[in-house]
Amino acid sequence: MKERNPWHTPLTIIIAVIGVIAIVALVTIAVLQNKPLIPKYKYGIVLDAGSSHTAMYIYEWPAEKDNNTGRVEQTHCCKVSGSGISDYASDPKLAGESLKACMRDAERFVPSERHEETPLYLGATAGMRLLNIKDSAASDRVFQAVSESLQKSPFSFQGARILSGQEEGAFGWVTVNYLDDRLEQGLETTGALDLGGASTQISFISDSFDGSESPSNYVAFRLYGNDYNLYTHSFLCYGKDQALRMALAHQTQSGPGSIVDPCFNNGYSAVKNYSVLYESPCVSGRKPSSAPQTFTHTGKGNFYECQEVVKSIFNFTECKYSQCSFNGIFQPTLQGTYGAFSAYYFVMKFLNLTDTSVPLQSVKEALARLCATPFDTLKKQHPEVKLKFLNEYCFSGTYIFTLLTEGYNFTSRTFSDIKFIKKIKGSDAGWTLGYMLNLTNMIPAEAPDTPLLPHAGYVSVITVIALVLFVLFILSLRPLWPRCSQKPQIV
Ligand SMILES: O=c1ccn([C@@H]2O[C@H](COP(=O)(O)OP(=O)(O)O)[C@@H](O)[C@H]2O)c(=O)[nH]1
Repeated sequence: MKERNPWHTPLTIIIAVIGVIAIVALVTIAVLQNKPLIPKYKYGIVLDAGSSHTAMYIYEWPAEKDNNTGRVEQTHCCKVSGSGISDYASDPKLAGESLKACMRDAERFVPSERHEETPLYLGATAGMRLLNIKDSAASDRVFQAVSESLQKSPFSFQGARILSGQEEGAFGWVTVNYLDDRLEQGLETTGALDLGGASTQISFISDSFDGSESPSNYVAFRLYGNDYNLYTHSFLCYGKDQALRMALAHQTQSGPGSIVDPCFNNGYSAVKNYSVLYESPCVSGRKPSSAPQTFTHTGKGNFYECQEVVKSIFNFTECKYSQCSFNGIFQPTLQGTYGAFSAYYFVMKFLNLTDTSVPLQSVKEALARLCATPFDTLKKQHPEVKLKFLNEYCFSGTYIFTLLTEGYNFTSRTFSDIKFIKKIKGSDAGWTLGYMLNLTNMIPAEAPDTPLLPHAGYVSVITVIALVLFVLFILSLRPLWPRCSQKPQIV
């Protein structure tokens, strides 16, 4: 007689088959759902048309995030060769031409299916602000030329314009704090110090500032549900190239045929043209009435004397507010930490002075040593550094030191609150990212609702719950289970 296996009842077979199908289905769904989505990104392009050069930045962020709330990162930077667009006033077409190589670069870095929807912005800063003051028709022609050139690109060109000093300062502050994740998390913010060629910006939050004392320095933000009262000021002409012009103008007031400059190393010598030096609106009003065509500019390399020259370009006496930085501009008490970028970084990196934990006295001594180094020795020590930068490091270092300490009032105690930075998490510090985040509404005013669980967590919880339900279902069929104690049936 054959023994009948008690498990071989139709019901148990049906339950087993359903169970296996359910488990397979659950595992398949979990695996498929949990597969990382094919990376799909959106892009934005910003051209920073600075006084000394133009740079193009490409940003990307995950496309699948709602309301573009994904993290934005810089994926590529292209330095436009040649000078800043303001230098093309006499031949504006060349300004447009100069952008073409970087735009071709952008076509390779942004996937072609995204070209049409990718916004492209050009923002010009202090170089164009100065050209606009000097010759607004020439400035319009430059914008016309760069706009025509950018319209020919496959991207969605959103316009070229001059940023106000206030925008430049505020967007630099947004960039630094966005990249540091301080805005989304509502953390204490960091101030932003930006040194360009033609202007310099200082932006920070001070508890003592609500905008009432100097409304023109006030920018209000509501970001991720937090309110910020930002103090910001842009000093036109106090970028390092225009500051150098002002220092030279101070030394050539009487129209001499030669000057011996403490801000240039001993052994440096160049013949400079009076009309070129005085063509900038930062100094044009001070052109000596009688002067030869050229003057010989030689160096004597003395930091302490250089500091006196540099101080002469600041006005520290006039102030109609409770407190000022310089030139009668209101500045609240410094607060918190600061990121100092652009030319601050280039100069302090060269001088090996990015470590701000060293006492201010040591910074002074390092600058004094650099200025006292004969120019020939300096060239031998740094054969890789371009001469146009090497010439000026004694001046630039002294200028930065004086601007920070005498201008903004950083002291031996607060100097260590400054961090000289180029990039934060792979993206350059500067106004461009903040500008794009603002124009694309990528920073919400209110904190977005966060889902209870991340996607993977959600899938895992659903799978576990389904398995538990299945086991409970099987257990609920217990009365129908074959009994082990039962004697095998004889068929
Ligand atoms: O390797 C470098 C690259 C740039 N710079 C200087 O950094 C400043 C950058 O100025 P930008 O063109 O951005 O000027 P803005 O329009 O912001 O005044 C200029 O003085 C440049 O000469 C420098 O010292 N080292």
